[in-house]
Amino acid sequence: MTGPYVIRDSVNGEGDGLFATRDIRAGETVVEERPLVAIDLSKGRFLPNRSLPLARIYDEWNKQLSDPKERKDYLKLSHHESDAQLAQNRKDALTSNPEAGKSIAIWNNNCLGTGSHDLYSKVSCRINHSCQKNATWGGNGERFVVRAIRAIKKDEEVLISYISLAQPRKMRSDQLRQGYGFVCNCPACGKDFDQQSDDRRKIVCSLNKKLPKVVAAAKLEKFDKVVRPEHVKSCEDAVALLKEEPTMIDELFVKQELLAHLYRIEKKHPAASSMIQQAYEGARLCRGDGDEHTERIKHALQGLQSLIQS
Ligand SMILES: C[S@@+](CC[C@H](N)C(=O)[O-])C[C@H]1O[C@@H](n2cnc3c(N)ncnc32)[C@H](O)[C@@H]1O
Repeated sequence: MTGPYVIRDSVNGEGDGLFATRDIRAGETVVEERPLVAIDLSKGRFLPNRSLPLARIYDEWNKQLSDPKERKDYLKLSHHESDAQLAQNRKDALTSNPEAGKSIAIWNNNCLGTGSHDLYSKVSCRINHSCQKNATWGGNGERFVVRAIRAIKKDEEVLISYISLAQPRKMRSDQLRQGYGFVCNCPACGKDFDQQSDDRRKIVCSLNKKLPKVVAAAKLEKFDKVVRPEHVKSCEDAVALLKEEPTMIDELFVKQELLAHLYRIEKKHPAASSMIQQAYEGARLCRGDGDEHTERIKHALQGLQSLIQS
C-alpha cells in the first residue's frame, strides 16, 4: 500500500493522521487499498434503528481478520463508546468477551461505509475528520479509494468527513461528540465559522427531510406515485445551495442524480440530461470510474440519452 501520503502525528490532539507527501491534484487518488474486513449490507438483518446487530459485526470481524498481526494492529486503533453503545453492548451480552466489546468499539470509530458495505481499511481508517474536508471516498468490498476533492498541498493533512455535512454546526458537533468522542475544531466549527455557510447547511438539512419518501420511491422505481412539484422544488433548492459549498460535492451529486430522475418523470429531458451529466462528473471525482455508484449513474445517463434520441 503506497501512495502520496505518510501517517504521522497530527499535532493538534487528533492522534495520528494522513499527510500529503507531495502536491495532489483534485480528483487524484490518495489511497487505494483492499479492505481487510467487509460487511455486505445487502445481506443479513438490521436492527430497527437501521444499525447492524453487534453480534454480526463481531462475527464478521472475527472471521475475516484472522491474521494475528493484522488483528493486533486493529486492536491498537482508537475507540470511543457513547453511553448508548455501551448499553447496547451490555444487552448483546458481548461484554463477557472483552475482545468482542473492544473490537466493536474500534469498529464504530474506524469503519467507513460505502452505502453497499461497511469496511475496515487499514490506511483509510487513519484519516481524521474535518467539516471542510479535502477528500472523500468510495468503493466496494474489494477496493476502497480515497480521492482529493480539491488540490491538496505537500505536507497538508488529508481530511474526510465522518458525518453528513448537510447539517448545521451544532448538529454536527453533537453527532461527533456522541459518536466519536471529540469536539471538531475545523474552520467550519471554530469561533470564526462562516454564518452564511451554516445557514445554507441548515436549509439543506430541512430540505433533506422532505425527500426520503422520494428517495425510497426512486429505489423501487415507483416515482410517479409520490413525486409532487414541491419535491422537485426542494431538490432544485438543495442543488442550488450545495453548489455554494465546494466541500459538499458528494452530497451535491447525489441530489443532482435525484433531480435528474425527477426531471425525467416530468419529461424535462434536456434538463435531466444535463443534471445527470453533472452528477456523473461528481461521482467520477468522488468515487472514481468502476465504483458501483458511478457505474449506476453512467447507466442512467446512457438510458436517458437513448430516450432522447428515440
Ligand atoms: C478514524 S480515527 C482517525 C485516526 C486516528 N486519529 C488515529 O490516530 O488512528 C477517528 C478518531 O480520530 C480522532 N479524530 C479524528 N478527527 C478529529 C478531529 N477533527 N478532532 C479531534 N480528534 C479527531 C478522534 O479520536 C476519532 O475518534
